[in-house]
Amino acid sequence: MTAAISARDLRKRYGDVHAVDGVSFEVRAGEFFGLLGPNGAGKTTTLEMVEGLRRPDEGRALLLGEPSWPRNPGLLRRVGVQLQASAFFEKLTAREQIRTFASLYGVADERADAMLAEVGLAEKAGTREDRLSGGQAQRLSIACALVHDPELVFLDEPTTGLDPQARRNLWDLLRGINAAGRTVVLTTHYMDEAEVLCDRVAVMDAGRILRVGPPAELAAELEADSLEDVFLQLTGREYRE
Ligand SMILES: Nc1ncnc2c1ncn2[C@@H]1O[C@H](COP(=O)(O)OP(=O)(O)OP(=O)(O)O)[C@@H](O)[C@H]1O
Repeated sequence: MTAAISARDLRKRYGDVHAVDGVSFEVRAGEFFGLLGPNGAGKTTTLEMVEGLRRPDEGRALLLGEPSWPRNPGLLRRVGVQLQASAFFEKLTAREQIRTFASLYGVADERADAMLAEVGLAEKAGTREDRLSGGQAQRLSIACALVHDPELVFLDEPTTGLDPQARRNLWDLLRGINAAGRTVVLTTHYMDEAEVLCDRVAVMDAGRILRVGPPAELAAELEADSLEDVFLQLTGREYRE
């Protein structure tokens, strides 16, 4: 079976900073995969190269079996990228936002409205984006990333800034997305979240992947109590928020 993602020796420098310094990993089709690391570890740059949004200095990535660079418009339909809530169109309602995203892919309004309902926002359809709660805004941005029914979805810190209850509600939504057969690639600063959601995680620091594996296996290997502990052992420091 073709890997959903196959990254080989990706490198990207900004001046003297080796943002990504030889990163290789695979994500299997249908997998829930987490990319973990502190601020500045190189997660976003890695994923942007994998997504075909940024050109690697060296190395290459296959996305759903096809090279992601040079940009490949055919892949766009098969992949969903969650944008930060700040990337919404200004002053549009939730319904108008998702219908706008849908129209970019030639997806019908009905499907957009159904997607809004699927993430529990039917009652907020007429609410402007700047009047949604943090959790509702995250749900809307996830719905927008899923509106064209992609096989693979990238979620960038989808629960940052949410209260514990809202985070847990969102976990159920993320599990459902994966259970529906989609490959999910998640970046998060929350170790507990990665532990409960991800089949496998890659721990990144300073532009490199330090370890990849299922959270429980990494913990067992390092005789650690939790993923938080794994991180501490691998990097020699507490996980920074
Ligand atoms: N466009 C850019 N120009 C210059 N330096 C950059 C640029 N983008 C990222 N960097 C630097 O590259 C390194 C990796 O950044 P990156 O955003 O990939 O990390 P990250 O793990 O996603 O961090 P965060 O968790 O804060 O989002 C950092 O040192 C960052 O300052």
